[in-house]
Amino acid sequence: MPDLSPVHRDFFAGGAGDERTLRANEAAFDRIRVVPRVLRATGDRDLRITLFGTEVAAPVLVAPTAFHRLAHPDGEVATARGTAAAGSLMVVSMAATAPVEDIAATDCPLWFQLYPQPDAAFTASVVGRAEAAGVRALVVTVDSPVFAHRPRDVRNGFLDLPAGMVCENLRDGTGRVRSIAMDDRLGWDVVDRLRAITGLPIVLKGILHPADAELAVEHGVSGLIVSNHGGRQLDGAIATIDALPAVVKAVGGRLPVLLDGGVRRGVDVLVALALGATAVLVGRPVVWALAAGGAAGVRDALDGLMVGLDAALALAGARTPAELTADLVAAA
Ligand SMILES: Cc1cc2nc3c(=O)[nH]c(=O)nc-3n(C[C@H](O)[C@H](O)[C@H](O)COP(=O)(O)O)c2cc1C
Ligand SMILES: CC(C)CC(=O)C(=O)O
Repeated sequence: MPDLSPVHRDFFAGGAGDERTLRANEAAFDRIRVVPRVLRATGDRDLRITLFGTEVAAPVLVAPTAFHRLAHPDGEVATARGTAAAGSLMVVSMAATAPVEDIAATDCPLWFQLYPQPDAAFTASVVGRAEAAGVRALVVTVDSPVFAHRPRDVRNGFLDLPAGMVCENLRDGTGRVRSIAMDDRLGWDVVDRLRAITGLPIVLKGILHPADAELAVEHGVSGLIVSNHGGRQLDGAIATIDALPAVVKAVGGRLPVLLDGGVRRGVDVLVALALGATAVLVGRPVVWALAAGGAAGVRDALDGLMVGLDAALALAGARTPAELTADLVAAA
């Protein structure tokens, strides 16, 4: 992979603690098998879905990941170009290394990921800027009241971005770049405060417990992402595909439930959808594709997942994501 230093590769690849949750996300998919249906005339397959009014080519979206310019000189702008070429949607990380306006100029449909900051006025200015750039939803990450211990980064002494690279969307009124603060005083009232400052759909990212899914519905959010931050926050947290069924049950169809973590092939998408997810997001595979091939790499990686999903649908006897039901999966 061109120019990807071992330190930065470790930042992208690594997780918290002993990386048990990081490994568990993929391992849990490997413990689930498909029980396919046959002779169902699946010739008219259609992978498209619509989320908050935006149609995507398939239920495979780009998860928010930080610092894309560490992977490729064109950073998030290249990621957005590749995502748009694949007909998908990108969640821009609050820790993006390109201005949200430049990313939006690619015409890729965008959502914006937010860590609500202790400085409410600054949070509002970041949200307002993203909204003005044209993002279509706000993804609020709720699994990070503190920043977890990540042994690889500590061992490598990875603390700062290289000179000339900053979190471009954290500039304040004076042009100074703020650093992201994790806030362990955040409570459910943050949803109400965000609701008051934006009309965008609010999606909570990092839900694992069904009781929190119920609270999220009560607080009027528009969607949920079942996520453990790709194993980068609470090491020991449940694998996302194992957490999904209880969250889906608690939500009871009132909101779309998305999932990320360990999705690596088309059949993983099929399994998540069969267990009730509306769509999945992919994190590291997009970063690797960006590093290896820029925008074209990202397009190819997403295309590959979509082609794999299409084949898996046909082989499991389904024509659309909506036809995937829990009877199609079983424990390995
Ligand atoms: C390098 C890296 C950076 C990430 N940065 C963010 C971030 O800025 N905000 C956020 O909410 N999640 C972040 N995440 C978590 C992802 O959004 C997502 O939950 C996770 O990567 C999904 O797992 P996967 O990598 O196995 O697909 C990051 C993940 C990685 C790997
Ligand atoms: C810069 C960090 C806050 C980004 C993040 O969420 C992560 O690395 O997992």
